Amino acid sequence: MSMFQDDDILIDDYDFDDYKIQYAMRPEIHVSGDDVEMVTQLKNYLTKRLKYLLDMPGTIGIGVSGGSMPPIFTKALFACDADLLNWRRIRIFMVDERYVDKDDEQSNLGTYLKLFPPELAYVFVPIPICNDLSLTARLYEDNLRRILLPEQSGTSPRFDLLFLGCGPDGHTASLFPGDRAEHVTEYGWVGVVQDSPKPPKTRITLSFASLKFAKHSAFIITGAPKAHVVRAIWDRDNTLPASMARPYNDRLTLFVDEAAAKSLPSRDSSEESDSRSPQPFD
Ligand SMILES: O=C1O[C@H](COP(=O)(O)O)[C@@H](O)[C@H](O)[C@H]1O
Repeated sequence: MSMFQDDDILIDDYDFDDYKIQYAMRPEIHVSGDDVEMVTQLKNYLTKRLKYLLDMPGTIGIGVSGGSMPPIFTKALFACDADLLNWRRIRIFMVDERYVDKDDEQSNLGTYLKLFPPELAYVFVPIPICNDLSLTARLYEDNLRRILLPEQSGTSPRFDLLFLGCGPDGHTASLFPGDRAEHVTEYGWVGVVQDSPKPPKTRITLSFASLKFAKHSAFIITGAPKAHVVRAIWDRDNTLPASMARPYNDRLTLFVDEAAAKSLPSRDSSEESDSRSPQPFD
C-alpha cells in the first residue's frame, strides 16, 4: 500500500515494513581485499569529502572511533593531498574514550596521538578526563558545543564526517547492547558507561543522538566475527547499537574487508532486488 495514493488511509493501515523497504537507501559499500586497498578506498572517500568541505566555511568536525581504527584512518588521512589537510580548519573528536589517562595504552586518543606528528596534537578535541566521571562528560559536551556550534541542528551536534568501528557484539562507540550508557550531560550528547562488558569498564561515549545527526557516516569493519554486524547494518536491523547508529539522512558508507562482507547478499541475489540501492560491491 502506498502512503501517497490514498488520502483516506488511516495511520494504522500503513505497512511500515513495506515503507521501510521501499524508501530506505542501502549504504554505499566498499569491499577490500587487504589493508592497502582499504586505505586507498578510504583516502578516496576522504579526498572527495574534504574537497567539498574546504569550499564551505567553518570548522570541519570529524568524529573517530578507537580500537583497531586509528592506524587505518591515520594512514588514509595522511595519504590525502597536502592541500586538503588544512589543519587550521580540521578538528577531530573521539566518539568514545576509555576512562583512563591519555598516556595509558588503552586510551583511544593516546593511540591517535602516537600516530600523529606531535605538532598536530591540537587538532584533537580533548575529553578532559578528571576524577569525576559525570563532570568529564559535561566538560566534553562543552567542548563539542563550543567547536561544533555553527554545525548544530537545534540542540543536536552535526559532525561533517563520522568514522565508526564496531565490536563483534554489535557495539559502536561505547554504546553496548543492553543500553548501558547513562546520558548525564545537559543536552544528552555524551553518556557515561560504568559496566562496559569490554575492558575498561568505565567509559565516556557519544550518544545515539550525537551520532545520528552526522552529515556523512562511515563504518570501517574488518574480520569474520563482525560479519553479522555488517549484515545488521545493511538490513537496517535495529537490534544492535551499530545498526541503530545509522545517520538520519541515510548517508552511510561501509568500508569492509572480504571476511566482514561475507554475510552480505551477493550482487545477483534475489535478497537484494531494491533498484534504489547502490551496488553492494565495487
Ligand atoms: O572499545 C572499543 O571498541 C570498538 C571496536 O574496537 P575494535 O578494536 O574491535 O575495532 C571501537 O570502535 C571503540 O572506539 C572502542 O572504544
